[in-house]
Amino acid sequence: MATEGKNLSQYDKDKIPNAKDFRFGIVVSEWNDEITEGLFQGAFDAFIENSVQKENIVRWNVPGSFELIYGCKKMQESFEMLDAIIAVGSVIQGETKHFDFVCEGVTQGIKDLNVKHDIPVIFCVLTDDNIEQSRARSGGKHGNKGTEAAIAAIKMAQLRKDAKFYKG
Ligand SMILES: Nc1c(NC[C@H](O)[C@H](O)[C@H](O)CO)[nH]c(=O)[nH]c1=O
Ligand SMILES: CC(=O)[C@@H](O)COP(=O)(O)O
Repeated sequence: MATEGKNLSQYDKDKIPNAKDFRFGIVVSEWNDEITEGLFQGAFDAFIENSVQKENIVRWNVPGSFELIYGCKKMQESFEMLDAIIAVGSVIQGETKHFDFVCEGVTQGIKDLNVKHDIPVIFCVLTDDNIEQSRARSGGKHGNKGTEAAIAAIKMAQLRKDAKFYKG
């Protein structure tokens, strides 16, 4: 289902695992900070709404979305007690093909982090044609992809916890 006609901020609290003991990292790109700050706030607020303790949320900033790869990798290495990490970015098409390479690079890089490390990294990177699309998805008419990412982070943290239980 495309985002059009869907509100990214709507979720059924009864279907969200109890997150009060989980610890999360959020790595935020400074490019298009009007958008990334909105995404961060959506994620942060969703964590608090689901009983995550403020002191259990750590935030790092990186210059741009491409640096989310290294920033998330170092967070995985530095904070082994984290249950999940969210990568927050906003990439907006410009005049050149740079958009394509940044989007592909950060997508593949974050995929690689999920394969190579045990702490899940949630992809909260908007890849939009224009800023209007970005505004609509970071607290606008389509809700907030940051909220969606926080819910995904909680669910993946629970899956990781369950997997460890079954592994023994
Ligand atoms: N144009 C956007 C960028 N470009 C910068 C890159 O992400 C990177 O920081 C640079 O190539 C140096 O390595 N980044 C975004 O996050 N959003 C954009 O729209
Ligand atoms: C995604 C980008 O790097 C892009 O916004 C940069 O703009 P331009 O392609 O006009 O240099």
